[in-house]
Amino acid sequence: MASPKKKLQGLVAATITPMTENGEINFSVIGQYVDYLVKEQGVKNVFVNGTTGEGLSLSISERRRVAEEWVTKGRNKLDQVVIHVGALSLKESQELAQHAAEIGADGIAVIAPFFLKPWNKDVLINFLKEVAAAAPALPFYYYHIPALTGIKIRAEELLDGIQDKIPTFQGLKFSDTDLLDFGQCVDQNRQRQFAFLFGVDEQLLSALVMGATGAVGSTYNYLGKKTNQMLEAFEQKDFSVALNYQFCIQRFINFVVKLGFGVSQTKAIMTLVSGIPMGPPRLPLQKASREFTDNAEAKLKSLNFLSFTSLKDRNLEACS
Ligand SMILES: CC(=O)N[C@H](C=O)[C@@H](O)[C@H](O)[C@H](O)CO
Ligand SMILES: CC(=O)C(=O)O
Repeated sequence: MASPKKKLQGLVAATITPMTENGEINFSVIGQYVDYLVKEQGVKNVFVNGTTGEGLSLSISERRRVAEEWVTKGRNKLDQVVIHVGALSLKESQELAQHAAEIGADGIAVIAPFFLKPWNKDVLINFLKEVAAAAPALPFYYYHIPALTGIKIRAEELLDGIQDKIPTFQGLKFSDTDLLDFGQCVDQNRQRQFAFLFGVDEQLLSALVMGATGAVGSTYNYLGKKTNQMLEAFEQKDFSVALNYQFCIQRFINFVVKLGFGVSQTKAIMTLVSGIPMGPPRLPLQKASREFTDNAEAKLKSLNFLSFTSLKDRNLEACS
């Protein structure tokens, strides 16, 4: 049974893996990155080696070293460090799960294997169970991201009876726009203390209404502070204020989505906003274009999302 840890809640930044111009991992900036998240964004939980972290594009030894660096640098600063240990090979996934336990991570998460695929719920549960069993003391989260894995098994169906199979199951990271599925995950598991973490940042407010207990996402790296303001307004039942924050965040995401938005672009935006060099992504991703970066910078300024934007640069679009 997982130790009765503090529940994972609030914002969780899906970490970027910083790289040097020649494609190696830039471990040297992770300490600074931790401080930036905590001090500038008010974000105290991280999700390492996931989609944003290009986890599936790293070697196993790189994944181990990245996990170690976040756990070490996050000690006494971060509340929780969750490591994504999903892989196509069960053995690799188990190795990473065991490693996460050894280094003192706070939880592990796993996506569905997406090349040779589990075709039904029971097979997927069996795979997840074998991974979870390699770290029997760590909270286990299922990472549902059907658009990227191609595994369309509904989360609601997967959660039905999951604790009988996976005693360490502690929650779900739900990266999909199907709020029927998400709402039913919450509704059918009200008696259990699961974490329901939403993963579509531009729609978080709707998920909060459905009972999300937290959120994992790429934009909390640089819009954490804004999103925390939205969470506070929601807690205070100040819904129109919360909606204003969500719209404000949407204006930015909508703008970049139209330019083509993915992990490469997240790296470029984070470099701009934090000043910490995140570097290029690794193939098969390609570096964001100069044009993207310039446009994103102008938008960040006009929305007043860059902390060093001077008052005279502010315009009507800016969010308070
Ligand atoms: C596909 C993907 O990377 N989703 C991220 C997390 O799950 C989100 O944080 C998005 O990046 C974000 O919602 C912007 O679309
Ligand atoms: C967004 C997210 O959770 C990930 O990058 O894995």
